[in-house]
Amino acid sequence: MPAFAANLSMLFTEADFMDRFRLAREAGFSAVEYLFPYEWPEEDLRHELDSNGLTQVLFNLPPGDWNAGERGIACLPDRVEEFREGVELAIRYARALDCRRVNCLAGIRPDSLEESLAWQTLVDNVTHAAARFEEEGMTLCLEAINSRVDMPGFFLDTSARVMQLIEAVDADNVRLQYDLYHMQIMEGDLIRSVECLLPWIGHIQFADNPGRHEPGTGEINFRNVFAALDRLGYGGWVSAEYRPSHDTAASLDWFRKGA
Ligand SMILES: O=C(O)C(=O)[C@@H](O)CO
Ligand SMILES: [Mg+2]
Repeated sequence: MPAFAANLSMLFTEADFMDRFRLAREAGFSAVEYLFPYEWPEEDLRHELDSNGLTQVLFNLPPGDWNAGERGIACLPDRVEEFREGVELAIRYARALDCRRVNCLAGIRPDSLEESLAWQTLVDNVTHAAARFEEEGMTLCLEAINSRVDMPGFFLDTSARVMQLIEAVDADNVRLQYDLYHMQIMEGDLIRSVECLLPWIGHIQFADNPGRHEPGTGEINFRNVFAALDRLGYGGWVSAEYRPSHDTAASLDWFRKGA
């Protein structure tokens, strides 16, 4: 079975955020991720990781105003300074949490922004972030997110688009974050895609589709997908990023039984 991590922004939400680390450990996880660390002091997060023996595998760069609907600012030309400040803040947290991987959300392109300008801004921002991360021994992940259901207008919505960006940036520490849920919606053909893209995949996340719930609630054959990851020799983390259909404990059958 792959090495599984729990996404604390979606799992264990029955409890306050700081209590979710203990719940993840008690459920048998050795690693966690979550959307953003920035509203908590680094030392408090570090304490939860250490006292529960957990590894932090991923978080995201600051996304702009999340509550106002922003989903990253990397493609927005009038936010470059804010993006760069966010890179430095993420590095501070990554050092404190000993987290080697940070995801960059491309953002939603407003209709008024020309596609070529959004693209060039994204290339320049990712190039900058990758260079800073390289100095820190960190990997920059780029996630393709579905623009059909969850994030209409998201600028990077296919694996091909992310691969185009990885090629344009041409840095060794930039990788595709392959989320099985988003890719099932946009592309399907999951096992063959992972096989083709494997050398560029730096992180994997999953939820079933439709509904974005736990394995077994939808159409993805997780037993076969996880077996394929093993067969292909994928050595990275695979994070459970789903909304439990009832409560978290009842949603973890796939983990207890190995999908
Ligand atoms: O929505 C997802 O999928 C994620 O991985 C979040 O971290 C937003 O990027
Ligand atoms: Mg994801």
